[in-house]
Amino acid sequence: MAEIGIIGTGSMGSMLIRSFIRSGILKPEEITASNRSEEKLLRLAEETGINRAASNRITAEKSGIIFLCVLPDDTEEVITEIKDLITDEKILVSVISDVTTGKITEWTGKTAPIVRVIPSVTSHRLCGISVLSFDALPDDKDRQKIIRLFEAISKPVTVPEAEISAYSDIASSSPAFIAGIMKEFSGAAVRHYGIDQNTADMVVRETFIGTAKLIEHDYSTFESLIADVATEGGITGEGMRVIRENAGELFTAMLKETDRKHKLVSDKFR
Ligand SMILES: NC(=O)C1=CN([C@@H]2O[C@H](COP(=O)(O)OP(=O)(O)OC[C@H]3O[C@@H](n4cnc5c(N)ncnc54)[C@H](OP(=O)(O)O)[C@@H]3O)[C@@H](O)[C@H]2O)C=CC1
Ligand SMILES: O=C(O)[C@@H]1CCC=N1
Repeated sequence: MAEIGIIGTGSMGSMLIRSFIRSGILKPEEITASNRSEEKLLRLAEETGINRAASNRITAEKSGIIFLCVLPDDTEEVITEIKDLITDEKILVSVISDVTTGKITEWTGKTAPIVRVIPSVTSHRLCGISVLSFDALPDDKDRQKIIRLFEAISKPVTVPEAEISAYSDIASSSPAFIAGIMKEFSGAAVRHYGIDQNTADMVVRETFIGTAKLIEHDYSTFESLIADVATEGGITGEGMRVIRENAGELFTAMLKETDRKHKLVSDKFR
């Protein structure tokens, strides 16, 4: 495996570093990272044992696979800084939302091998989904290298670049949405029944964890789990009716808003 470079050690960059090391797919000495603010990188390097680079150029020079883990607005500056170091032998992996490979190619000024990946915080636990798009990485060996990395920390799903935003919502934004649903569910129980908030939060949390385990191990469809809980003529069915009547609309409204934001960001970099 080529040396890995990480540019930007915020939430995603640091998650990838910790998870690659925890999974055993990479050793700390195989990773070099740089970040705008020194302090954050210093702490991460001390914690993980990775190589700390004094500049993005050093990271790019040392690495065969270069991960771009900065915000969309900082991307052009980073690419401009390193573009002469990007060769056909290196793979650029962008985890940046809504900046297309077309735009990255324009900024690099050459058709370098580029992969887009939307990782997820669930990879902290070496699970969940990483969404990969190989539209700008034709070489199968290169694709396999990237898939191996993400198989170590998640279940990789490959999609066309045109669909990456849709999958980003249901894979990568999803842990926040699910935590948001848990919070609202618990809050509604507290308001309606007047029960204790901390106890309600604990009950909802443990039940989500249990449900995730059931779905992982015992039930192949959502419907079969619902059928086992919703006793005929019982209580759960009444709640399920309300979910069926309202949740579709709620999630459609939510996805309209995320889609609007994806378009807003990608239009900025068209
Ligand atoms: N958070 C998530 O769950 C996901 C995020 N993404 C994408 O990942 C990208 C990063 O997001 P996230 O990690 O959450 O953001 P963060 O703000 O946590 O991290 C961004 C990092 O980039 C660093 N940075 C900014 N400019 C430069 C530069 N010129 N050179 C080197 N480092 C620089 C920042 O440094 P400093 O310490 O100075 O701020 C910061 O550490 C985004 O484009 C986002 O769309 C994709 C999927 C999931
Ligand atoms: O909220 C964001 O913009 C990023 C993309 C997916 C998850 N977090």
